[in-house]
Amino acid sequence: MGFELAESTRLGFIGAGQMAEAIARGLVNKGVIPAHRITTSDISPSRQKVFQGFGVSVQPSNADVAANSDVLIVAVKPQYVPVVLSDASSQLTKNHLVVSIAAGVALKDLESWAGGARVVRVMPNTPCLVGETAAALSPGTLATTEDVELVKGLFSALGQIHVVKESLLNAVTGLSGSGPAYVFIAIEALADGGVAAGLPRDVARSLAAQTVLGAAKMVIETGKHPGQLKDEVASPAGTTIAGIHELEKAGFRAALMNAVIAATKRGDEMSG
Ligand SMILES: NC(=O)C1=CN([C@@H]2O[C@H](COP(=O)(O)OP(=O)(O)OC[C@H]3O[C@@H](n4cnc5c(N)ncnc54)[C@H](O)[C@@H]3O)[C@@H](O)[C@H]2O)C=CC1
Ligand SMILES: O=C(O)[C@@H]1CCC=N1
Repeated sequence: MGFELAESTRLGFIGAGQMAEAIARGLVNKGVIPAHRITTSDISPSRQKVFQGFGVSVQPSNADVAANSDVLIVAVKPQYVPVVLSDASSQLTKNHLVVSIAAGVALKDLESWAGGARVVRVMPNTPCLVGETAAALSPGTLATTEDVELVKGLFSALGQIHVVKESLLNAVTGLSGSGPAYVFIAIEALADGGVAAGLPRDVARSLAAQTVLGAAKMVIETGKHPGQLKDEVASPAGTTIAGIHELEKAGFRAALMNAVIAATKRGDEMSG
């Protein structure tokens, strides 16, 4: 049995969007918490229905979610964080742990809006849904060691989590927070290449996705440098080096580095 929240701990989500769903469904699927101990609020009726559909109770307001939770995950778009915390503030106490997943929203601001609650900032990614997140957290000034352990427990059940200085969280956002989108594009493009070379679409997509999964597992499980693993695929005068040559001509490495740097910079701008 993996990490389980104490039976008395109630989990709330303000905002029932894509990321809240990935986390909530992931935690329920992993047996960390039953759906009936989770509550949420969302202004969108269609999102309310999605959460009701897997047994989560929808509250009439953000304040009600705060009143009915001990750990409150703030999962709205960054610009709405001050508004929803202001809605919830009448119910927030020092007994609450507020976990913000909003990109670029600083701990000092979160603490000033959170009515004395302890705060932890987390940057997860959508693979929470399938138990393969790559996440990082930074604790606020009031957060305790137990709070950090609890948040680590929650996200370790959904993949991996690192503890980093807050000044590095936007870099985490640029790499692993946004990263699934870069990889989805890569999978789509690899599949397009397969189709261009004559493969049926479904076979091409499956080969592309499994290739990315297999390569990632090789890096993690062998501990070898990715450059060495690349060299082991590329035979002299073979097919791979011909493909790699095209990637290098197109600036593939620089494009990926620039994507991470641009997304990090955007996070810095959002943090003000
Ligand atoms: N999508 C991703 O891959 C990741 C997103 N994040 C962060 O997670 C947060 C949520 O992002 P997504 O789930 O992608 O967005 P989303 O748009 O899918 O979800 C946000 C939800 O908040 C609801 N909402 C808006 N105003 C509200 C209010 N006043 N009260 C209650 N609910 C309200 C919306 O109806 C929506 O369902 C963002 O701050 C983002 O920076 C972090 C890591 C990865
Ligand atoms: O695009 C965004 O701003 C959010 C943060 C990380 C992933 N999605």
